[in-house]
Amino acid sequence: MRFDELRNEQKSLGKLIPKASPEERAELLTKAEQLKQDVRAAESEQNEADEAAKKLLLQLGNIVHGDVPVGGEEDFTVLETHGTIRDFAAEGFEAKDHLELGESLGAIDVERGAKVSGSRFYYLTGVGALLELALVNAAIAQATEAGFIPMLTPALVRPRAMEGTGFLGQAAENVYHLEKDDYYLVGTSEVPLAAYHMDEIIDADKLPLRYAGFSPCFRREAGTYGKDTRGIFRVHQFDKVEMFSYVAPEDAEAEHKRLLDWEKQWLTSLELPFQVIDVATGDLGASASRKFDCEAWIPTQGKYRELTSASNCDGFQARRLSIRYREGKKTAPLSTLNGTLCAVPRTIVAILENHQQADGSVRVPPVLRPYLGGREVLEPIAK
Ligand SMILES: Nc1ncnc2c1ncn2[C@@H]1O[C@H](COP(=O)(O)OP(=O)(O)OP(=O)(O)O)[C@@H](O)[C@H]1O
Ligand SMILES: N[C@@H](CO)C(=O)O
Repeated sequence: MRFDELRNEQKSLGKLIPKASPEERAELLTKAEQLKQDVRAAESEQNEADEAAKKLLLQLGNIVHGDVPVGGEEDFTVLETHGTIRDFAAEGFEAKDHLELGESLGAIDVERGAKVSGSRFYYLTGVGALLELALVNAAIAQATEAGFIPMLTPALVRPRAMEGTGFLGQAAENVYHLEKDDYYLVGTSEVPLAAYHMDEIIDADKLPLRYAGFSPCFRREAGTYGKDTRGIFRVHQFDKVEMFSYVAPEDAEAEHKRLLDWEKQWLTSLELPFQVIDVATGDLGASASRKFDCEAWIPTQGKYRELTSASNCDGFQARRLSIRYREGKKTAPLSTLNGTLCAVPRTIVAILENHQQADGSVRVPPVLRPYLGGREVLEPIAK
């Protein structure tokens, strides 16, 4: 404000000087010199205030949707349940956990993961590696069939991409930072997919834009000490197929439901029993206004555990990353949404445990068979 006023004064004075008499001119020139300094000072004050305001805005979380249940992690609402939970006792055997199964199939090696990289690291070996590739191919096939553009994304990003997507506020402690180069390792390809259109204006008739990203994901898992320490349920590095949509704001809620539907289609095709929850306010993170999680039944834990998560971020990420859409003469921030399609390790956990058979083998759900050379069963290997 003060800068604009001074600048206007400076311009008017500039016009007076050529017309002034020689006596007046000296006085006007002194005044102009003073004004020049005042304008400079006001400009730098204004820039500092702009920067401070931007920093404050970056600390604010998204506005929560009015229907979200209020409370902490445990205060979610169950919206739906799907599939049938197996009764192993009635079938006459005790369910083994995913690690025991994975080791006897020659599919998972956590001991050598720990030897090489520390706790929460693992190797997928033999049929375990093939199972990941089958899952990724089947997930990408479903997504491309639904019209998503498949994308292989960078896993290292600059700070702006991380900050713009909302991962450097309260979530920062969960993020790996390569200080020497000022790169961040992404915890999800949501980050490079959101930043893909950074600083762009997209024509309204190009929307919705839908991308299916595949990338490694890195998570420090700060604050989870002692939680899910067995096997590959909670690890520091995993691969994930992620859905990401750019839509007009009025289409965001419908797109959120569509992302959830695609996740349900995926889990149903894997023949996993699961429930859908409406995540409570305290567990939404910075960027989501509403979040639906799908939780699959894990037999040896006797509970449903999160496998996928679909978030509506409304204009939160678009504003921070400066992504707008153009309709006629108007431009405005669009809405972004993201949803897990297949986070590999937990999906493997759920498949091994839910499809295990009395002899220690694991039935392959039909959707994966074409990607496993037609294999119908994974058999334990001889020691
Ligand atoms: N450390 C991890 N190890 C393996 N898979 C993970 C891990 N963190 C997240 N995932 C998978 O990625 C999906 C999307 O990640 P999201 O950020 O929603 O998980 P999250 O809410 O942090 O999970 P949790 O609450 O269990 O820590 C999860 O549903 C899960 O399947
Ligand atoms: N990008 C979301 C959904 O996968 C997440 O990582 O939680």
